[in-house]
Amino acid sequence: MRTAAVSAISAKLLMSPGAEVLAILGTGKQALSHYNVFTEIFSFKEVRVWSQTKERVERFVRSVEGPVRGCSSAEEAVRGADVIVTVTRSTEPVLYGQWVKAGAHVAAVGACRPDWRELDDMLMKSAVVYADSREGALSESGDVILSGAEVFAELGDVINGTKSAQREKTTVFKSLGMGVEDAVSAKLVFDQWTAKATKS
Ligand SMILES: NC(=O)C1=CN([C@@H]2O[C@H](COP(=O)(O)OP(=O)(O)OC[C@H]3O[C@@H](n4cnc5c(N)ncnc54)[C@H](OP(=O)(O)O)[C@@H]3O)[C@@H](O)[C@H]2O)C=CC1
Ligand SMILES: O=C([O-])C1=[NH+]CCC1
Repeated sequence: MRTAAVSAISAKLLMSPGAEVLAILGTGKQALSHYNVFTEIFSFKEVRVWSQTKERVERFVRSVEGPVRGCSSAEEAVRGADVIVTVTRSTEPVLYGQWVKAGAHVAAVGACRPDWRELDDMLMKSAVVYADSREGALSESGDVILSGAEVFAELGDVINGTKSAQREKTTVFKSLGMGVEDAVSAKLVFDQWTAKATKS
């Protein structure tokens, strides 16, 4: 859930204000938590889901509620989408720049190793790239390292107001996960539990 929550913050800061269509590539655990968080926080008119296994796409669509549609290709899912979440275990690109609408926001969650990819060079080089940790991205993200793309800012820079949120451009948020996210999530759970326990 904390990974999806961070992706939602990236979308809140970087997606275009009138975003209507969300595409999710992948149908595993992260896909489900991203679906739940994104449909809770935002009001997409349509959510498209694709994965490499047709049966898993069908199972995912049956398991959730809302305006969701299974797609038979990644291209079909992402063409025209305003926000794209990549949550696969792929080691090769599954998302290509030529399919991505200008001004779309991509939350790139998989490919957390230096030799793994989810996004192609064209997308990485044409987008404004944000990361949770610049240091992490430059040592762990194959999409950043192998494409040679520049990391424009950390998400924290945007939250602090020291770097701009370039919503009008195509943006990529490269998520790798940080210990502080676990610590904050644990504190939120603990505080809620304490508040409940002291009430009863
Ligand atoms: N950035 C972060 O903070 C975090 C990142 N992650 C990363 O997110 C990714 C997804 O994790 P999770 O949801 O737990 O994994 P799951 O194993 O639950 O799901 C993986 C998904 O990837 C798909 N997939 C696997 N191989 C390929 C491929 N070659 N091409 C296209 N799709 C593929 C699977 O499709 P199918 O089932 O059809 O085979 C499935 O939909 C992983 O890379 C994980 O390391 C996870 C946690 C935190
Ligand atoms: O932060 C995390 O838990 C992970 N990041 C990459 C894989 C798992």
